[in-house]
Amino acid sequence: MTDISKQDRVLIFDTTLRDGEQSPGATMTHDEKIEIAEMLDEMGVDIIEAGFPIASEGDFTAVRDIAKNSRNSRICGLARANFADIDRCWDAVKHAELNRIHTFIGTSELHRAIPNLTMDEMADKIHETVSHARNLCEDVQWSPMDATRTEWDYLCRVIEIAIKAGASTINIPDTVGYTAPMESAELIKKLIETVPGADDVIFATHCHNDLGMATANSLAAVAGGARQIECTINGLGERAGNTALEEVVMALKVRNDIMPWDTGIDTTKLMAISRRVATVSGFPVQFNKAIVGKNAFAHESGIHQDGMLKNKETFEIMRPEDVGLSGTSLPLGKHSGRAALRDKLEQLGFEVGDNQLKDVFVRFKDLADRKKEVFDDDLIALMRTGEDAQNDRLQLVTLRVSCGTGGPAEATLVMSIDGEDKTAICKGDGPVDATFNAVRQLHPNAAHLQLYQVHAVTEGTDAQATVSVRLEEDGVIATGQSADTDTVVSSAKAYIHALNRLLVRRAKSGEGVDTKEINWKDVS
Ligand SMILES: CC(=O)SCCNC(=O)CCNC(=O)[C@H](O)C(C)(C)COP(=O)(O)OP(=O)(O)OC[C@H]1O[C@@H](n2cnc3c(N)ncnc32)[C@H](O)[C@@H]1OP(=O)(O)O
Ligand SMILES: CC(C)C(=O)C(=O)O
Ligand SMILES: [Mg+2]
Repeated sequence: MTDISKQDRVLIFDTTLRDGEQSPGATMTHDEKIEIAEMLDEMGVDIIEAGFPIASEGDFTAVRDIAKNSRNSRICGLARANFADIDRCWDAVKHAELNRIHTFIGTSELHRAIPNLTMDEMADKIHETVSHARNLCEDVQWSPMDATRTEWDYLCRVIEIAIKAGASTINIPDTVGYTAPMESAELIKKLIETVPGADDVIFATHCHNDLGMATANSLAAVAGGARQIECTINGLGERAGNTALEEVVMALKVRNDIMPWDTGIDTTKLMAISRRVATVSGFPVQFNKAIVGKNAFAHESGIHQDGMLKNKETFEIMRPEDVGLSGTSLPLGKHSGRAALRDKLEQLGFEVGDNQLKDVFVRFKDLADRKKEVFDDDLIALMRTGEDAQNDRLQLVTLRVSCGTGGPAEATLVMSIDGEDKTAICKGDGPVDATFNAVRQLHPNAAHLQLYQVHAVTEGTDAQATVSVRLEEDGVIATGQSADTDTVVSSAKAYIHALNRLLVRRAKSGEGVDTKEINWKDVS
């Protein structure tokens, strides 16, 4: 006899469409299920548990259509331990070239009490239902639900009965996520050693994540001799979910040195299917989720970014390309350093020398302190607005604005004019109007405002607002731009920027207005 537990291939049994869909609120439509099944098939999943055909007409139709549509994967349906469920399941899965009936019953004392069956009565039921399934389908999987809380002797007894009745896969569910890795490995190992006929069947592991140990328990079960892992995309499933497919598959790939078992999964498809399942189920993936989380291959802190730029292996144990990402991401934020900032600026086409980098870095940190993440567009705006600000004659020093209901807006502006700080307090019709009035009071001018435009550079309420201001004075036109998380500050800077440009242009044409000539006594 071949001892299957000695083989190095582990079958991947995906139950996203059955156990995954049992998550409250995760219901998927017929077409979505067909699409996910196609993706699972293409990715190399060995067995797809497509649904529970007796559950509803919709479930039946979905399993049947997935079976009709299947190419490489075996299509399986779930059935309780009764003929009606098994017949209905067969009617759905029989359309697939490779099919399977998965029938189960709760064998622990707690679960035996539900249908009120004695141990002997349940044993008889298992024999007759597995035999019935086997008469219909040549591939039958049987599960003693709540196996990890079932008495050892009884568990061995019912497994032997199921094998004798024709089950070729014996699944050991940890239905309530109760086991732990050492116990999980030991349980499978002892079952294979003890149950007559165990060498001829495949033992499967089906773990739930109630204590956060589903992945560890599944891998331990494989070490104990299981050769099928039951899992779901993103770990979707009842309560805290099932074992996450992407986690066990990547763990076996990355640590093949100590877990020398292979799966047939094309791991480069993991990210795409994870995102699709998240969308159709309405269950977003947590940012720090292993393998497929938004941050799984992202490094924000300066020391990590510097390490990654020098050698990717410093902070990554797998290549992002292996899970279907185009590469590592080094998002910029308040924890980032100069190395990553320079790298990003170069990617965006800005060549920065050491001195310029120093200056940009200060402004970048200032922005990062106010914003969760600094995006590419934020940096572009930062570079553009910083281009010649140091040499400007007019510079914003501070601005406070009070606005809202119950009165006109009031701006208190401190502006440096040729190196001297001046203050103005002005009212206006809204915060921007009050601010522009204050600028005009400190720097009287006849420039006509031709354009005032605001748009958000990136998403979110902390997005930078880019403001463009176009001024015209005696036929001379100047445009100013600025970006800031505060729209009014950005508006003030853009206006001042435009005025500086007007000053430069007029000075070049010999008609410069010398701000030093302004009588500051009149200015409050
Ligand atoms: C651990 C798991 O994931 S098990 C799978 C859980 N998934 C689901 O339950 C999703 C689909 N379920 C359903 O749509 C419905 O529960 C149905 C259609 C299957 C059954 O609906 P109903 O007939 O109204 O029964 P209801 O759901 O109220 O109760 C379950 C019945 O199944 C029985 N039952 C539960 N498990 C099994 C089993 N493995 N074998 C035989 N009978 C079982 C219960 O004893 C109960 O029987 P009763 O109605 O005679 O008291
Ligand atoms: C139906 C069985 C296999 C199940 O999902 C469980 O016990 O968790
Ligand atoms: Mg389950």
